[in-house]
Amino acid sequence: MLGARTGRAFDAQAFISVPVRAAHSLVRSQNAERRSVRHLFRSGIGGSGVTSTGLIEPERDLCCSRNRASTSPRRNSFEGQPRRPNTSSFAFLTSRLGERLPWRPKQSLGQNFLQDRAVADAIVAAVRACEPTELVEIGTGTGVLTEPLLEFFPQLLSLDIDERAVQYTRARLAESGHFPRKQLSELQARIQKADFLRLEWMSMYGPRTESAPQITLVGNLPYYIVSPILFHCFEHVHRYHQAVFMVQREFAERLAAPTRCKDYGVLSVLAQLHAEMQTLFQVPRTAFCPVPKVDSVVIRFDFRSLPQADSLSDQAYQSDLSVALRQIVRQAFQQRRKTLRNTLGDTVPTRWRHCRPEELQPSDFLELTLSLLREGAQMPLNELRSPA
Ligand SMILES: C[S@@+](CC[C@H](N)C(=O)[O-])C[C@H]1O[C@@H](n2cnc3c(N)ncnc32)[C@H](O)[C@@H]1O
Repeated sequence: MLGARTGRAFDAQAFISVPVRAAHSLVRSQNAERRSVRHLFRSGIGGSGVTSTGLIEPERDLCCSRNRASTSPRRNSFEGQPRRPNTSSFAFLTSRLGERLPWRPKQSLGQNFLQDRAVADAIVAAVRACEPTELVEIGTGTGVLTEPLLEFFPQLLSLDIDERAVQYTRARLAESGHFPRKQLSELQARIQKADFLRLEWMSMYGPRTESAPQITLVGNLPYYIVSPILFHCFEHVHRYHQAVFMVQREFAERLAAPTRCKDYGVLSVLAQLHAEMQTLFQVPRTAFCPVPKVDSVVIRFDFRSLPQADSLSDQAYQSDLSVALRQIVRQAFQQRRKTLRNTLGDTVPTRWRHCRPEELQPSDFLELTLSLLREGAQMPLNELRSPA
């Protein structure tokens, strides 16, 4: 039954034992690809007809050589040979860590996979506390979060830029036995190949209205795009309700940094203005494979509109204001030792002219932005705007 957790222990061996080829035939036979994004959003998120969303269609040739290379026979044959370990090899990496991964992780995609089921369960509990109506996971990976999330939230949409993650996790759902057969293909189709930052959110969620669905985001974020993901959320707070994100500890410290501290910068100002943040728990680096260089932290974000723009119902204005704010804060911090008059010009109100950016509270930056906008400061807003 959906929603019922089995409570069984996390079995890393079983976890990787789903043959990639089985995954391919399973997904093919269920024609998951044919369940187009249009269908997905009609039945779940958005509800509006969709033609193009930015979701990437699964590759037709699922048995490509790249995927075949990651199947278990190759790994087993390596393990069976007493040869000198090649420290750059995937098999060496995984055996050294006492863990196994279904494919060679791509560092360029931030693929440090969570291996600790207890941490995954804690993240799922944090998402449940948000009581999401619409839920999007950024970065399916090996499905360690996707599977338990789908048990509670069959409306979940899980996205990964890597086709291998999509195919593997779809297969994992079938193997788990946690999901009723007749719902399986529908749930598998909710795992999609997509670049989160290139999604056409506007066509997915329809026009910005009061009744537009509020989305909760969840993810063990790929570290290389944490800032763009957060900037996207801040710019579209009217779409996003909450988020439960795992980020690197240093990054979390920058988000929460107070004024006059060396970590205080663009991210701190924008995050503190656009969200209520709560650090839920820390996760040691050893909970991941491959092991990253730093520990992580799980943070809950409750997004909010910019405080002084509350009375402005025009969400496009909110978004413009958010973009302008980002540009001004960025410009101010580009030369953090200089005064604001030097970096932003003579239109800076007198009380802040001789201040350095690190001396201004986030709310001061908002006031400064509104003041500069009133003065008619020219800013190339469109250059900065991330996709709607
Ligand atoms: C840190 S891993 C987390 C995977 C899994 N959720 C876990 O906890 O083990 C980040 C995942 O994000 C995916 N990813 C990287 N860039 C992405 C993007 N632009 N859009 C969607 N997913 C992306 C990677 O392929 C990777 O699977």
